[in-house]
Amino acid sequence: MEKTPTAETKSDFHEEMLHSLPRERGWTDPYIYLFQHVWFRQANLKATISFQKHFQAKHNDIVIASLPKAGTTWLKALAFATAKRHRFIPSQNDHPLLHSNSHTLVPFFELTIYSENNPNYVDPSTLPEPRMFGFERYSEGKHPCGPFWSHVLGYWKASQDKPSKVLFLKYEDLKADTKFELKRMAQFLDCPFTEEEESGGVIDSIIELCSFRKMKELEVNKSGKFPDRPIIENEHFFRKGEIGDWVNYFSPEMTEKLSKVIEEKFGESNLSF
Ligand SMILES: Nc1ncnc2c1ncn2[C@@H]1O[C@H](COP(=O)(O)OS(=O)(=O)O)[C@@H](OP(=O)(O)O)[C@H]1O
Repeated sequence: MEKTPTAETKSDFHEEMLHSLPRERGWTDPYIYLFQHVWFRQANLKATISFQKHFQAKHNDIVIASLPKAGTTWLKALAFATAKRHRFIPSQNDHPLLHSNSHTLVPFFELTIYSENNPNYVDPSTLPEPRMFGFERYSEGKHPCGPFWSHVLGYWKASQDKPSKVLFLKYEDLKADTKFELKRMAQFLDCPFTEEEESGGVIDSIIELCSFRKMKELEVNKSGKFPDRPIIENEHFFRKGEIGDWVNYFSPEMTEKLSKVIEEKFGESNLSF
């Protein structure tokens, strides 16, 4: 008898596929899976397979590809404010970024949520000590979207091979000279700032609108949650917003271990950070 197709069988992803993939214990998820040399949470894997199969890029599509916790929230805000500045004046009192988190305006294509209603839920208290477990996994490259060196070096190389298609930005550079990097971004997005805009304070308005200080204090980011994913609180996207705070969390052993990994993986590239 023919099986009635369910949402699962109709989708591009099949549960059985998971069994054929190498897997590792996750930190917030029971497992992460290795697919095409990248570690995925299950939900991200589904979205990626669908994206690979169906996404047709249009000439003016912008894809923001960043590792988690690398400054995505800020980058989305800057990109949105810059690309849409003729529709939404950056200095206007009702600019969308004043009422909506940038992840709402520029959505993730998928996020993995773990909750007690999820059949894959694992009680976090049964997992190894999060900080060390997370660090160990991270330094081995076994983390969602990892290994981080493949992600970074892949885009770094692509940005050198195809500079008109891939713009490589570092959080540290954006912090150090936001105006310079924003102008570079606008140029890349094919909407460079004019001299009149620059002298008229448009760039400064965008920088101010998207600043950590301003965004963190907005009501939507103090008490707001994702519209359809209330488990995610917007305040968690804003912690300190400073370069180098990791030194306050790493033991000397952790620093030594990660430095070795970085030297080994990035040593031959001319990428420094
Ligand atoms: N507007 C603005 N300006 C500067 N820095 C900012 C801004 N918004 C968020 N942040 C800092 O970015 C870090 C979070 O990274 P992500 O946004 O990639 O996190 S997430 O993956 O989307 O959850 C996290 O860095 P840390 O403070 O070092 O943890 C945030 O504080």
